[in-house]
Amino acid sequence: MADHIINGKELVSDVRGRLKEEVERLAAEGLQPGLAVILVGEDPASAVYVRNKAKACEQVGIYSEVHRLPAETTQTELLELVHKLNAAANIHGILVQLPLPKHISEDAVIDAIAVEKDVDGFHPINVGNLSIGKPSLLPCTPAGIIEIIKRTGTSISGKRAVVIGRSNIVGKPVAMLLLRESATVTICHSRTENMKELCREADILVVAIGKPKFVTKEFVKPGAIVIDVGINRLEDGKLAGDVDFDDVVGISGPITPVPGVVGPMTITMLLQNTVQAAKALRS
Ligand SMILES: Nc1nc(=O)c2c([nH]1)NC[C@@H]1CN(c3ccc(C(=O)N[C@@H](CCC(=O)O)C(=O)O)cc3)C=[N+]21
Repeated sequence: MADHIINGKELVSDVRGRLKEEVERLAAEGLQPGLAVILVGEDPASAVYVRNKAKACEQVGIYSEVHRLPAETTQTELLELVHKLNAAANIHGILVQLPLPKHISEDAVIDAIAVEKDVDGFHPINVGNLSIGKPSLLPCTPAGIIEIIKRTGTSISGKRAVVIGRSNIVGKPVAMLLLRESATVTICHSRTENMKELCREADILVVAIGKPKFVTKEFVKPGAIVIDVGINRLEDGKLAGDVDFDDVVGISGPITPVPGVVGPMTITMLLQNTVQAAKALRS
């Protein structure tokens, strides 16, 4: 493999190794971080992610429990479980897998999670703290993206960063984090004019638009770092990112393949947030 293809295995095992050591130190002090994951309904992709999260917890020594609830669960029942977990002393992180069934308000559920246990970083208080530069739990995918960029040795300060996508879970928060790292940040979306030209200015290009192989080499400045957040299942069953990897890899700088980097790093940041939450709740 060309050396500018970012090696997810190496990155992830590095960060998880460091977390494992920290969890061992905490165990010696009588603290085991604990994560509760709630899965409502039977979405097969969600089931895979939830299984991966539980496996990752085990790998680093974090206690985890998965609450699998039927699709007919009422909002009241789900909120009752969240309240119970908010009060549980052995649980430091709570993650409600999204999307939720239509009859449940995601906002109401996120608002109910204790801010200190919101390891997704989706609670409005955590979102607000991020935007005003106060300490908070950071959303996992954006935090992972910053970690990936830094670990390639790419400096962010003063660079031009373009984010394609403006979702609350990736586009907006990753733009805030890049800004906090002193990049000059542009957010592109479905209404953006001259998107290719804007993207070609980017030293750092983050793509989270949810369209398979959307970004071709015409979007990429030679040598730019390209982070692909997309996970699209194609008709042939294969996974494709939002970046046309084969087209872009010849011109870009460091680039993330899909699968293998952003997904596993997202889960790694969830582990890191759970450890951070456990330490904060203790003190
Ligand atoms: N409350 C909540 N928090 C989330 O963080 C959350 C969520 N809901 N809902 C769904 C999305 C999606 N997500 C992924 C995490 C890891 C991989 C991952 O590890 N992907 C592997 C491939 C897995 C596969 O083969 O499908 C990879 O990219 O290498 C993917 C997707 C977390 N999400």
